[in-house]
Amino acid sequence: MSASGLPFDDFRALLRQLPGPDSGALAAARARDAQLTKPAGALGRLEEIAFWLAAWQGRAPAVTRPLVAIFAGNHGVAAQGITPYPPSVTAQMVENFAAGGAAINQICVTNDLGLKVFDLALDYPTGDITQEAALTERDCAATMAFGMEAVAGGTDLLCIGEMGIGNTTIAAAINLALYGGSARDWVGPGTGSHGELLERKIAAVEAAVTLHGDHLSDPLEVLRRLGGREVAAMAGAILAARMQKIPVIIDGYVATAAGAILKAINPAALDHCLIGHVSGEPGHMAAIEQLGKTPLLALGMRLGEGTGAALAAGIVKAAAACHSGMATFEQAGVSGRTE
Ligand SMILES: O=C(O)c1ccc[n+]([C@@H]2O[C@H](COP(=O)([O-])O)[C@@H](O)[C@H]2O)c1
Ligand SMILES: Cc1cc2nc[nH]c2cc1C
Repeated sequence: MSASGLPFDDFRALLRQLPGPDSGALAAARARDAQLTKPAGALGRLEEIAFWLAAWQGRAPAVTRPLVAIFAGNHGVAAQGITPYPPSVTAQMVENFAAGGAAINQICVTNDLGLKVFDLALDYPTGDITQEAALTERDCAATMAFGMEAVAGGTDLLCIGEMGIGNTTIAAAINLALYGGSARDWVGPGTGSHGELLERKIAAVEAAVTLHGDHLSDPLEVLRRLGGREVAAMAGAILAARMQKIPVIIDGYVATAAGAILKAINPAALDHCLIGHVSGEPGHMAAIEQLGKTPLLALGMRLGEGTGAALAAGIVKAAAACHSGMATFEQAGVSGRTE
C-alpha cells in the first residue's frame, strides 16, 4: 500500500501498465506443436491451452508446481437472512480444508495440486452492503495487497477459489453493478436459498446497489462497497499472478466476480486467465460471457472452494505434458502429410 495518496492509487497504476503475452514463446510453442506426432489441430482446445501457457509463462509451457489458493471471508449481509447456513461454517470449512476433509482436498490429491488456504479476519465480517460499504478503502486495498503477497513465487499455475457464507449475494451485487439488468438476473440459490430466502437475497442485492448507486462507476468502489475480503484478495492474487508470469484458472461464480472487477478497469486484465468451470449458479454463464471467456468444464457443480478450477487444472497439466513430452514426427519416425 502506498504511504502517500489514496491506497487505491497503486492498484490503478499497476492495472494501467500490465505486461502482455510473450510473442516469442508463443511463436516457439506454435512451431513445436506443428512438429508433434498428431494430425494438425487434433488436440483441439488442448493446443490452445498450451499456447496460452507459453504466452503467459513466457517460456516453453510447463506446469510443475500448480497451486490452489482459497481465500475465505465473512459477510455482514448474511445477517439479512439470505443464506441457509450460518457464517460460522466459513471458519469450520477452513478447518476442514486444513484437515483434508473437503472436496477440494480430494481433487488436489487426484490432480497433484498444492493447496493454500488464507482466512481473512473471519471474526470481523465486512459491513452489511444493504446498510453501508463492505470495506473502507484502506481495508480493501490492504486486503488486495494481502492477496498479491499470497501468491508471490512458488507456483507456475494458480487456481483461484474461495469460501464465504453469503458471498454469492456479494457476487450477484457486483455483477448487477458492473453489468446492469435486474437483481433477479444475477441472484441464484448459492448453497440452497429458495423461496423466501431467495426473495430476501434478491431484495438485498437490489437494496445494496440502490444504496451505493451513485458511487459504482469506479470498479474499485464496486469492490470496496459491494465486495468482501475474499473477493478483494482474489482480485489482488489474479493481478499479482499477471505481474509474475503465472497463468490463472478462475473457479466459480464468486471468483469470476473478483476477476470482473479487474476486467472492468483494464479490458486486457484477464488475458492470462481461464475460467475452469461454469457453475450451476444460474448467472455464471452470463458473467463468463461478459468476460469474453469459454469455460473449460460444465459439470453442474456449485460448490466454490476452488473445485472447478482444480479439476480444470488437470486438463491444463495434460495440455502442457502433451506439448512438452510428445515426440516429433522426426524423432518417432512417423511420416507426415503427403498431401
Ligand atoms: O462459486 C460458485 O459458483 C458457488 C456457487 C454456490 C455456492 N458457492 C459457495 O457457497 C458459499 C456461498 O453460498 P451462499 O449461499 O452462502 O451465498 C461460498 O462458500 C461459496 O464458495 C459457490
Ligand atoms: C458445507 C459447505 C461447504 C462449502 N464449500 C464451499 N462453500 C461451502 C458452503 C457450505 C455450506
